[in-house]
Amino acid sequence: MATMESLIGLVNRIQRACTSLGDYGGGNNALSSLWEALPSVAVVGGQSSGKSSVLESIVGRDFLPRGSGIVTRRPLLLQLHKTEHGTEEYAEFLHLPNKRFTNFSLVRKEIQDETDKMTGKKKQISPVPIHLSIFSPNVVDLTLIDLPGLTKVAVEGQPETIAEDIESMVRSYVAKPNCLILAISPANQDIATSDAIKLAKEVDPIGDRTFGVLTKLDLMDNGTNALDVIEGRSYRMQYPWVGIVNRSQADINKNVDMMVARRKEREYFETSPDYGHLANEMGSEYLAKILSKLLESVIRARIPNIIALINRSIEELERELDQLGRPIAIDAGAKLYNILGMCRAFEKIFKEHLDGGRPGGARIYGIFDYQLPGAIRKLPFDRHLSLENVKRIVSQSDGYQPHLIAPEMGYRRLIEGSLHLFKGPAEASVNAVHSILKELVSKSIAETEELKRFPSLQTELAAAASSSLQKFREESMTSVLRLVDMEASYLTVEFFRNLHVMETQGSQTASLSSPATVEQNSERQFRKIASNVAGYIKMVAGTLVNTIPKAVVHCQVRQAKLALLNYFYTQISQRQGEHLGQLLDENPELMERRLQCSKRLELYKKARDEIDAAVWLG
Ligand SMILES: Nc1nc2c(ncn2[C@@H]2O[C@H](COP(=O)(O)OP(=O)(O)OP(=O)(O)O)[C@@H](O)[C@H]2O)c(=O)[nH]1
Repeated sequence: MATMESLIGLVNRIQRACTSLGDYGGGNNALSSLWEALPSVAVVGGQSSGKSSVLESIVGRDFLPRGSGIVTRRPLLLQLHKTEHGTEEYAEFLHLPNKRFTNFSLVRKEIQDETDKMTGKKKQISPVPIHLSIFSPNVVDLTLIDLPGLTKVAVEGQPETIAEDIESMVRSYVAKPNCLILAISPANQDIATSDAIKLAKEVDPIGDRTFGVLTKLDLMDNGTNALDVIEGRSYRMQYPWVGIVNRSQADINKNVDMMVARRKEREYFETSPDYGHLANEMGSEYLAKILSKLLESVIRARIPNIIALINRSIEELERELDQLGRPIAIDAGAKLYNILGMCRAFEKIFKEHLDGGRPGGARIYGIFDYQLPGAIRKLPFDRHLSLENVKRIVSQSDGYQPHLIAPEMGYRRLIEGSLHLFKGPAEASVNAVHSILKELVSKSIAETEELKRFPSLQTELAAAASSSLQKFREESMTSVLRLVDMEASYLTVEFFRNLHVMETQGSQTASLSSPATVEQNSERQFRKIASNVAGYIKMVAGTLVNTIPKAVVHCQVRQAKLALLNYFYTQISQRQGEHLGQLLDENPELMERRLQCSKRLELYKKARDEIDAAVWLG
């Protein structure tokens, strides 16, 4: 397994990757958080408890902002890297890659500026951490998270809720089981009032990840000391307490060098009548070493869980990305290719409906097998060919007494009037097929998986198909009405020839009859006309019940299969990149989700590679 440096260094690298890819814990977008699985040390303390001083003592450098009210307003993720003795110390920020800071007062200023950038000058707080790496021969490999001091009172410009806001941010860090709590309490205040210990007791009641630090031992009242706590007689925790003596405000004002301050601290404990016997287990250097060892053992213990989480998350994210679909290519050609591919997928499904592969097309043939013949059967030919109607029309057309030969005009008008009735069922068939085709278009769009991500393309596709169907319907309507008109415009010669023969025979017998029968004859004549017309109409009905479906299938169904999107294809092939892009604009939440998943997947894969490399090096 990897050595201590590479393990803590490994976690440092993964933490940097997490923050740069938007994962700093909290799981705000319901994506699993790798950050939360990484062991870290959170520095917690009340205002002016000495947090910043402890950190600067551990680093051995003056680099943290100071001031009144709340100074730390964003978590500072401090990654310490031990370098070779004699090498120059420098610092780097994650948000300023490749920029090395050797002047640590500029580090302090960058922390202030970067804090203000995210929180605004109004002393707000932000959960987004600042990543600061310090490379120095005077540090141990260790990662600490400096959090805002647990404050009680909002100062001017801060929201009233600042105390709760800070506590919930601090809690979001220390509540994680992988987080070690460095609880800073000033020895010159009653430890029972320590904000850090109170919070630590809540989130870590058995104290197996809380590390107690007592600052300001030098400020305790004369004659008192903190041995009860430090020697574990009160507030006992799994790890021994460590006493610290940082620079006083006067030292800070005099810019006492940190190395000098460390030496003074060592001398304080070595010469202290109270703490002399504990001198080797006191002070900021000892604290840094023991924290590093502790962090390394926690990381070592957690590596298997981290690897399991990473592998599980990679599988989940890849599965989700497959469902979300991969991002569409950038250039216009690729966009057009994708659009055409999705249109073809839609057309395939639509044709399957029409050809019987999917339910839907059969309903069209149901119109021809039942609706059309049924409608024709119901047409009111009897009323149209009633005796008085025939008499009226024939008399109007050919005078009262029907000629010896067929009253041709009368026949024409009776037939035309009957044929006109066919237009209703013909139009109804066209409209019924049209609405089924429209329904099948919407159904097919909904069934085309690839289209689900692109609402705009769905809308344009539906509109294009609908206007094509409308055009086909108009052509079909014209055709079927022409079929009906054709039956009127050229009454079959054969019909009239047969009619003439029948009429002639009929008139010979009629001329021999008596005047009394003339009346009957004409009545019989009219009935005969009605039945001849009815016979013709029946013949026409038998024709139309077959030719109307042919026209409808040819103009509407066949066209829908062959040319539904032709116009649409012509249109989009002339569109430019950004116009095509509009067709591919996905709903924003889905795009954002895919982006988040992709970034998180990149993070986990990077972490997996880092761990593989570290284990291999180890
Ligand atoms: N004498 C003495 N003074 C200390 C010690 N630790 C901190 N101080 C002083 O206490 C004051 C607060 O110290 P900081 O390190 O700023 O405390 P903090 O918790 O970081 O404060 P905020 O983050 O601003 O809330 C400063 O004036 C320090 O000089 C110590 O061990 N001994």
